[in-house]
Amino acid sequence: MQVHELSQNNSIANKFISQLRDVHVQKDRMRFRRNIERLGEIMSYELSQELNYQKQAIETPLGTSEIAQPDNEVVICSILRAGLPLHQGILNYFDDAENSFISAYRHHPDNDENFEVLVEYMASPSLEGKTLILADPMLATGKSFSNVLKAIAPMGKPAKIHLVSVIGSSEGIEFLKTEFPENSKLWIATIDNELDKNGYIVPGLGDAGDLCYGQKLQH
Ligand SMILES: O=P(O)(O)OC[C@H]1O[C@H](OP(=O)(O)OP(=O)(O)O)[C@H](O)[C@@H]1O
Ligand SMILES: O=c1cc[nH]c(=O)[nH]1
Ligand SMILES: [Mg+2]
Repeated sequence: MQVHELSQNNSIANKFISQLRDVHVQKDRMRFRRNIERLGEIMSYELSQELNYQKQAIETPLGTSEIAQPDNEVVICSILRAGLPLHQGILNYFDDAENSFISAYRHHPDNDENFEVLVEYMASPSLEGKTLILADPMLATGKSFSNVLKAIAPMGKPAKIHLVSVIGSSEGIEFLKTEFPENSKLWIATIDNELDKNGYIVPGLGDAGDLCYGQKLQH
């Protein structure tokens, strides 16, 4: 799995990332969701450069223009809940893509820091031979992406998987390199080095799902 980290280069994306992290700004839920969506748009532009292109003749009122256009069959699959605004950002650019939704949540069986990631809901078209964009803004331990990969296996084998995320931990990314096919590519806004004992990214941004949609009860 190749990794493309957006923050390696200076761009306006850094402003959106810092607003997501900033404890004084991130409480504005609408801005928080929109910043994730904006990063989904930027990463869609970046990854679009790696799609397959075919020249098409486009008729204008005054003549004909030849322009290369992507011809991949794209499926965007997002991981609920926090994947939703990222999904919308990607769909803003790949506006005719098919869509999958899948749930993954942390279950704490003993009410302590130990958890397993459970996948319980999935709605998906066939993925056979298609370009799959798998979206989740947080990549902490990597268990959510990894369990989702297992859960979607009956939907068919994608030709290529692009993972899109906002903040990842180095540990989680190393784990996913062992789980995903070699030709997969991770597009991520920025990478942090630490995970705390609860599996939260440090400095990270906190709980992305809660910041988007409000607190949920742990179960
Ligand atoms: O890499 P991991 O260790 O699996 O952690 C990342 C996952 O944690 C968050 O979801 P969460 O379980 O909090 O659900 P939510 O989106 O409903 O808040 C996030 O959206 C990822 O799905
Ligand atoms: O840091 C983290 C880890 C998992 N989920 C989040 O929302 N944040
Ligand atoms: Mg959460």
